[in-house]
Amino acid sequence: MEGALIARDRVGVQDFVLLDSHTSETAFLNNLRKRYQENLIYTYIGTLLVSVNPYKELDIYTVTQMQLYRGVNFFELPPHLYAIADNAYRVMCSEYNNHFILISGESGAGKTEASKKILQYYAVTCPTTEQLQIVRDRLLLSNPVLEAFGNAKTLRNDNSSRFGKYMDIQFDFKGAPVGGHILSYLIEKSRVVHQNHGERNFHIFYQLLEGGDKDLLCWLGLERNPQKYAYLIQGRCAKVFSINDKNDWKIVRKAFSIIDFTEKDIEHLFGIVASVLHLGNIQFEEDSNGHAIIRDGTQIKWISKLLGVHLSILQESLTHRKIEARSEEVLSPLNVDLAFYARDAVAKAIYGRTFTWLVNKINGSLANKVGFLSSDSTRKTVIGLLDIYGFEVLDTNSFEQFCINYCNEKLQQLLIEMTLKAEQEEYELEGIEWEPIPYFNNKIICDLVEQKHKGIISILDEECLRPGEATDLSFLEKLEEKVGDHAHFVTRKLADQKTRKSIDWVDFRLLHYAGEVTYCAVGSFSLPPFQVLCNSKNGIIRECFLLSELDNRRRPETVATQFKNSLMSLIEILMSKEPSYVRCIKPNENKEPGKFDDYLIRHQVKYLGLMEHLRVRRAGFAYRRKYELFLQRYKSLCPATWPHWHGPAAEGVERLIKHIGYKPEEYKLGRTKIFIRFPKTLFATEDAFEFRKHLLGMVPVPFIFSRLQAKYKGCLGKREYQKKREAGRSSGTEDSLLQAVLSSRSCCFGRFLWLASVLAWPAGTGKGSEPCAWHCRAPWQGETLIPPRCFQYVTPVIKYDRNGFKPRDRLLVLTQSSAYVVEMAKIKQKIDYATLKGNGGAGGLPFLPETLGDAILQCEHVFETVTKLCMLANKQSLVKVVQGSLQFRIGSGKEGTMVFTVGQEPQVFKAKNGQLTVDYRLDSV
Ligand SMILES: Nc1ncnc2c1ncn2[C@@H]1O[C@H](COP(=O)(O)OP(=O)(O)OP(=O)(O)O)[C@@H](O)[C@H]1O
Repeated sequence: MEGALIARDRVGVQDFVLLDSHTSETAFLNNLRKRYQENLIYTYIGTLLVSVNPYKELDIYTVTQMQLYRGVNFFELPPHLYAIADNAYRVMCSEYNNHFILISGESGAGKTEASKKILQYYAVTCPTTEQLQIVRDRLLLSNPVLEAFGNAKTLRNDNSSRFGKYMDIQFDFKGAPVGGHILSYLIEKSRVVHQNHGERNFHIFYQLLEGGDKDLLCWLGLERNPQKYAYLIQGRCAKVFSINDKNDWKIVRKAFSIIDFTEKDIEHLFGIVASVLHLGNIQFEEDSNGHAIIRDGTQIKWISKLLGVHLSILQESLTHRKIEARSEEVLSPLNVDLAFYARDAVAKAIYGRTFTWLVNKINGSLANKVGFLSSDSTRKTVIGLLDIYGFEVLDTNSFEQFCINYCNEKLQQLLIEMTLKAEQEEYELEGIEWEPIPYFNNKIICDLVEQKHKGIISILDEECLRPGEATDLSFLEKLEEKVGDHAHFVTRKLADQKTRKSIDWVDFRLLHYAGEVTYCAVGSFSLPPFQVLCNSKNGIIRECFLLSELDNRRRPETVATQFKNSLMSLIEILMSKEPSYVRCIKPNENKEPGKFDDYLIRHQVKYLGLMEHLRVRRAGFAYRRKYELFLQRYKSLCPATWPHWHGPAAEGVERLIKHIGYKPEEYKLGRTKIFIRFPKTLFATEDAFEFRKHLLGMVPVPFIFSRLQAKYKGCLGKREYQKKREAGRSSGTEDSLLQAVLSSRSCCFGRFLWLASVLAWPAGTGKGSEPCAWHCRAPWQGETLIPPRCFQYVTPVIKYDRNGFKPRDRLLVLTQSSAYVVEMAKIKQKIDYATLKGNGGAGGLPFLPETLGDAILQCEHVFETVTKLCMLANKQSLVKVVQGSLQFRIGSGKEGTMVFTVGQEPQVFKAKNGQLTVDYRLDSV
């Protein structure tokens, strides 16, 4: 991570803890925006990853990238999902403990994509055997099935998950994935019967109609045209350009066979899907007594056939309600409105429970069969992926939003508690005094919702289960009576005059940690299950509707309590594991790449609790590193530690920071780590390190160290820094210019120096155009020229593209901000044409005009590239660092000068006097 600090002015900091004003939302947003504009969608807050949906394909999810992150220290590479996934995996393997990765954010923010990418990462990078391939395939293929039944097109997202998902991936002692388990939360059943304009029902309905073969549709009594089904057309967008239902149907069908579904299962499953469509087409009319009767018997016959239930009982249960009178049960006829309500309730119940059945069925197929596959079935660890809906505020917020927001409230509590705990533990472990951190504890809101007897859910339960008719208004009255004086609860009756206007009579408002939300109490009650379904011949329905539920002596659990209990056990599951967090942010409402909507994002930063998390994470120290790592990086800043320090790393670090002048209040030394309190201290150290890299090889060593101390101190004072910049601009002398650039946190200039060094290669007085005085140092490895880890996976490929590249004798290296593939290079015949594969495909390789005669190599990692090229050429001593200008001589013996100047735009050109000039922009560095 430190390696990227030099570019922080342009691309922001990779970790929000390094923001100077860490409590400022504006500074937070600025950093996020800067990075997003550079396609850097990931940023850390400590070990939490913030991800902004790019809404376009980025070249950062290739197998090469996966290999790059595999086994690499968390902070060595730019922030990435793979770093989070790899870190959890490596700690799991070395410490044999369980982990979870919590991915949250609002609809369309990229949660599901993130969890799929993590799953793919494990599928590609974890060890496996032929036998285990099947587990891997099942893990991957469970996704399209769950998405078909649990996802839908909404206004915010064409493939929106309408349920919460927690998936455990189980690993054996060798770190191979051997099984999985899924828990689902709160599928949005209301969508089955109603969709808003521009939205669809669950994908599976459209897939079946579009992709199912003729015989199947005929057997189900369905027509291919979705317009024929009332439940599919309310949103008026049955066909969507971005969704290929036919293709998705094929994937789902194939997935069924891989995840062990029998033909009978599939038959029953689609019998249910079709029944829901038939249910939606049932119409009621009034008989002469004002009671509901079914208008046309066609659909009900299909349902009776497909669900294997008795026709007349089914009819009766849609048009009548059972009432207990004394010890007898009597049937009371429903009016038309209530009959429609009952019809929709059946459709929702059938679909919702079938979804739960589906998840259980998938779990059966993912069940860890490691006993068969491996000799050691005892040691298993898991990584859980939690892809859960973020905080939701809609125009009308119903019971579903209430559950979702309660869930977020709980998870926020967990996040803060676990972060605080982790911080506290680390301080304790390191022997550093703990300083209490003030933060907002949202327990008070969780209690308001979940407390036994006193909380909102208990009150709802009581209302549902008490004798007599419960209504939305009676529920509201009970709430006012029991929690009316709670500071985070308001109704219209309780509100002051100003607030009253914005709350309806059937509403209640909660003041959540993330803001206030008004909920509509209408529809908080659900109907008891239908007896007719308990006797179904359809195996799935029979499993889903148990006769035992009808037992009046048992108090059935309400939906709210079920949700609360499942949430409690989820929290328990999570508490027993090591956490990692991914917070996804949606950058705009239009799914548009590159658009950063400040207002929208500011809201999400708040809802996701990011500022609170940053405050907790930064309250003590902004930065911490193991002594060994810190010393390895910065040892060149102190004569006592450079080039080698032979004592304990902790002592080396102590010498080093004393030498460069850390003040006591800036740091603490723990047992194994150094803790740095302020980002500016780290930045100054990093800048001094940059400076040092360039000075090496051109200034006598004692002089370097005194310059470095000055440099470190200089970087600490912003004024001084400004002064240096100004001095560089006005004086124009090469030396002061160089000073100014180096002091201005230069990244570009550093790269130009390297550029110069490569250019200078053919110059000199040696034989032909052999180099004469080459100094070589790889800054990251002391004096040996070893490529950094990220290059270990780079395989040089001998390749020559005749159309795109002319062989040349010399190579000019230019840089751009984007990560480019390093194209080709021919250096003095020593290297053949080498294609160094970076992280993308070829292309976009601009050339200087022919007259300049140099091929341009564009890449992100200039140092690494040059090093690699030198190694390939077996010329480890090719690198020379020069100041301001350099002389060179080309093959024909012609001499030239190359000059570095400040310009409006970064460019390389031949000046009128024939001099090759490199312009760089001072304010861009
Ligand atoms: N890393 C990414 N790279 C490219 N596109 C992405 C990425 N993440 C998300 N997207 C785009 O954004 C869309 C929405 O993402 P996703 O379905 O993951 O959102 P979500 O947060 O899971 O939403 P919901 O809560 O509605 O399910 C994707 O279909 C994809 O087009």
